[in-house]
Amino acid sequence: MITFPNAKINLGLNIIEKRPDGYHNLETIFYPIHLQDALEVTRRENNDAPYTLHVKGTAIEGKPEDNLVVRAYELLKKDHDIPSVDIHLFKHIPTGAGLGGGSSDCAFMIKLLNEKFRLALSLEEMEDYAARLGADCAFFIRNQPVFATGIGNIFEPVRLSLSGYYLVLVKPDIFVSTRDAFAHITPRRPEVSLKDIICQPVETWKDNMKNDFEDSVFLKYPEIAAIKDELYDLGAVYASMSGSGSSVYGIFRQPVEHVDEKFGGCFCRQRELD
Ligand SMILES: C[C@@](CO)(OP(=O)(O)O)[C@H](O)COP(=O)(O)OP(=O)(O)OC[C@H]1O[C@@H](n2ccc(N)nc2=O)[C@H](O)[C@@H]1O
Ligand SMILES: Nc1ncnc2c1ncn2[C@@H]1O[C@H](COP(=O)(O)OP(=O)(O)O)[C@@H](O)[C@H]1O
Repeated sequence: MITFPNAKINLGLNIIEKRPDGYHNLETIFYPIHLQDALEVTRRENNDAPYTLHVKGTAIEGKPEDNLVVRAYELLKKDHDIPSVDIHLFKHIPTGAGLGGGSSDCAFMIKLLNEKFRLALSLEEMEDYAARLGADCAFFIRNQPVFATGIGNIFEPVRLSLSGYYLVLVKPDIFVSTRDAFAHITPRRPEVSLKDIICQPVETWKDNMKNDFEDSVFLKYPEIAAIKDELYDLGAVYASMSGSGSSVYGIFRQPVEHVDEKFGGCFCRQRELD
């Protein structure tokens, strides 16, 4: 069975307060986009190992047992009768990009195992499993635009469609660790909640909606800030870093021509939005 875990972008991101457990309460909009990995699971013929993992495409750091698809498999296997499997993962979504690629792989692995091995898990049960593996993993179970609060794990569906707009996504060759990005933030409560800002026309977002990671990440990596400026120069209605970076996106009314040439050396993709 094969599935296609997709990425997300963050529309705004307010980091509100540090919690006693070291995590941060935040608010953000998670919005799914059409940039996908491919994840295939087949039943293993030979029972010499519980699983094998084969990764192609963008390299992922870490041992196979640290990979979120393997962690999802191990987590479900504790509670359910799941046979040995061969896992094939083709990575298109850049890592350390703020695009949630690892989290999406994790959630899609849970959905795939549920379907393939008829585990009969409800959406809520799958969300519970996903949330145990990463703050934003559970979002990818339903995979619908949401207003996220808590540590990025409490979701409220939002009626928001960017259908008809185009997304230009640029990822420089810089890895920003989510943990490090949080370490440089002074949390603050926003005057106006994102939930209200997002209801206003997209043209107003530029002046009202912010990603709180940008100030510290842009200070350390001015080349990421330069990409955002360039996206506005190209006519973006709204541009922002996604999550803790390092990817930056622009939302456009029209397709941008020759976009690859404009961001030479960077991963760069253009997609229609839903
Ligand atoms: C903050 C967001 C916003 O989209 O960043 P991106 O990952 O997208 O860049 C996500 O919610 C991230 O979710 P996820 O990447 O699953 O986070 P985790 O693996 O659970 O956490 C990585 C590290 O970030 C810090 N962390 C994470 C989430 C949070 N609300 N507060 C935190 O302080 C913790 O130090 C944690 O050890
Ligand atoms: N299947 C996976 N795909 C990508 N990264 C993974 C995966 N499993 C574990 N990771 C680890 O998760 C970390 C963050 O990856 P990712 O979710 O892609 O980035 P981000 O949190 O910036 O969106 C990386 O350090 C990577 O080593």
